Amino acid sequence: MPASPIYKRVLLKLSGEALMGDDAFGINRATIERIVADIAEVVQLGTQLAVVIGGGNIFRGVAGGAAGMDRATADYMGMLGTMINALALQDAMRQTGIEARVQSALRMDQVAEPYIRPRAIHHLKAGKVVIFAAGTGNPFFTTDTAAALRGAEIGAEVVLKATRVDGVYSADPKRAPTASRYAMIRFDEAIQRNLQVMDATAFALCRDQKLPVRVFSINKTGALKRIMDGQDEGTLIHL
Ligand SMILES: Nc1ncnc2c1ncn2[C@@H]1O[C@H](COP(=O)(O)OP(=O)(O)OP(=O)(O)O)[C@@H](O)[C@H]1O
Ligand SMILES: O=c1ccn([C@@H]2O[C@H](COP(=O)(O)O)[C@@H](O)[C@H]2O)c(=O)[nH]1
Repeated sequence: MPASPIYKRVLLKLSGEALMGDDAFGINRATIERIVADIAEVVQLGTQLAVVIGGGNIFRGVAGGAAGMDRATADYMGMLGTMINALALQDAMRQTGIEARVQSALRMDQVAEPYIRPRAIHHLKAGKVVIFAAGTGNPFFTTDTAAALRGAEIGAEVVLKATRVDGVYSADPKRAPTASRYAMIRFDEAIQRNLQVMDATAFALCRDQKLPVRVFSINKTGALKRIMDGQDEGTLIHL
């Protein structure tokens, strides 16, 4: 008999760049299948799982064209990019036998349900994964902030930020190879130190809503399950 998961309802923030694998941009099939296999493990435990998907992998492919554009227009392009990822993720989940619904913060009625909070909660209670697309629906925000917002709205116990780094470091580990990883850090310290792993708006919203965040590497197979088992994985950001 498997141990019961430590969380009943979680918000998983999946970085768009995580879907690229080793490619320069876009969606790497093997990578998305591996991520979905990890997700399937925790869904099978009975955890209610909602996902906010990023768009960095799509936006990177159009970044040249977006250079010099009006910021709000470029942001809407970014939000549309998250919808591409959401549909790919939903399809990969369906192929694994996971039932998933995409809800979009921007109206796209032919493609996905609009975001309706009670409906999202209804899906979660029915054991479906809900994928939130199009971020907050507003320019000048990020999908990290969308994760904080939706996480608070659905009453998630934690935001799990799955990314390409294995936690929060004293400086960006891509630029500072000697940076050290925190096992735990308070929101106030992360904001004060301007740690860029999440944007300050997302940090502040999670702090104000008393919603802890765990940053972990999506490239470590089984990490999501280990978090559900209560094992130490990545970095916990707390009050
Ligand atoms: N102090 C830090 N600790 C850890 N990572 C950091 C830190 N500062 C900056 N980073 C960077 O933050 C990034 C984590 O964000 P992530 O890759 O999830 O991007 P995102 O903007 O949230 O998602 P997307 O790929 O969808 O745009 C890592 O690539 C890492 O290099
Ligand atoms: O609420 C939001 C969320 C996202 N955007 C735009 O989309 C891209 C991609 O999102 P990431 O969080 O970087 O994955 C982002 O750069 C913004 O341009 C947005 O405007 N509003």
